[in-house]
Amino acid sequence: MPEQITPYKDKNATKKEQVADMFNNISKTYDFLNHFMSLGIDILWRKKAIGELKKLKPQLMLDVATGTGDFAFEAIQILNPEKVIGVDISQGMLDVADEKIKKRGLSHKFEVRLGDSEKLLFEDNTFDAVTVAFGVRNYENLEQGLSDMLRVLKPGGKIVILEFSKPQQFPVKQLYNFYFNSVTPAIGKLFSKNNDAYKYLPESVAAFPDGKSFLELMHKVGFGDAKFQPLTFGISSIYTGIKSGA
Ligand SMILES: C[S@@+](CC[C@H](N)C(=O)[O-])C[C@H]1O[C@@H](n2cnc3c(N)ncnc32)[C@H](O)[C@@H]1O
Repeated sequence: MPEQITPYKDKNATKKEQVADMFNNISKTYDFLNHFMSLGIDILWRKKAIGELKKLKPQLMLDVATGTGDFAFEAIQILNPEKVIGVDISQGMLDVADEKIKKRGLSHKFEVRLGDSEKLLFEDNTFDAVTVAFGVRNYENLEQGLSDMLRVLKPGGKIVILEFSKPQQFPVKQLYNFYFNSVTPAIGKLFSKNNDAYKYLPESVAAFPDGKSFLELMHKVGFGDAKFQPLTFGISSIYTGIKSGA
């Protein structure tokens, strides 16, 4: 079992408790810092990832680790499904999502609930598509989280996962390491007053099994046709998989 990377190094709290705590602490500045630190590129990554579902035209969707809802909002805009349910373990992040849902008049289409990705409170075979952006890296038990997302997908349904990965090529790798290890923690500390959260970001990305290792895990839990696509020199990647048996 790989070492658990946690935000606060507090031996008494589980990774899940610490992650929920951290996102509750940064929820108010999360959206601004996300777009600022990624120079807006995260918006393009989200659009591209959601584009993977255009052919399927899903009607009932689950956005896991929905946070402040940006991946789900993108899905609504691009795919116009009947309904998206977002779940997250951080009530602070969901409160921000709720405000945005009301402001955009989308309460009939997008609903958020407090919930754990590793123990989803839905019946088997419920959703046409499941999405997760920048969430799986934070799971306490990644394999359990992937299995449970597979469980709630309908046969023939598709999962789309967007997550940071590690660029391998010179000089992107070196620039990326400098930016992620030195620049983002400093900006994060300045704006969110949270020193640990933006140190956890590069540490958790470094420890995350990306690329082929992640595909192996998807195959292991039972996803079919698992594929990945690196974005922007491998800074992020899109992973897709199908629940077979349709
Ligand atoms: C980096 S944010 C991403 C939010 C959103 N998906 C986005 O694209 O902006 C990660 C989110 O994952 C949530 N999270 C982490 N572990 C979780 C778990 N086990 N179950 C549900 N949500 C989880 C956190 O609370 C946080 O809101």
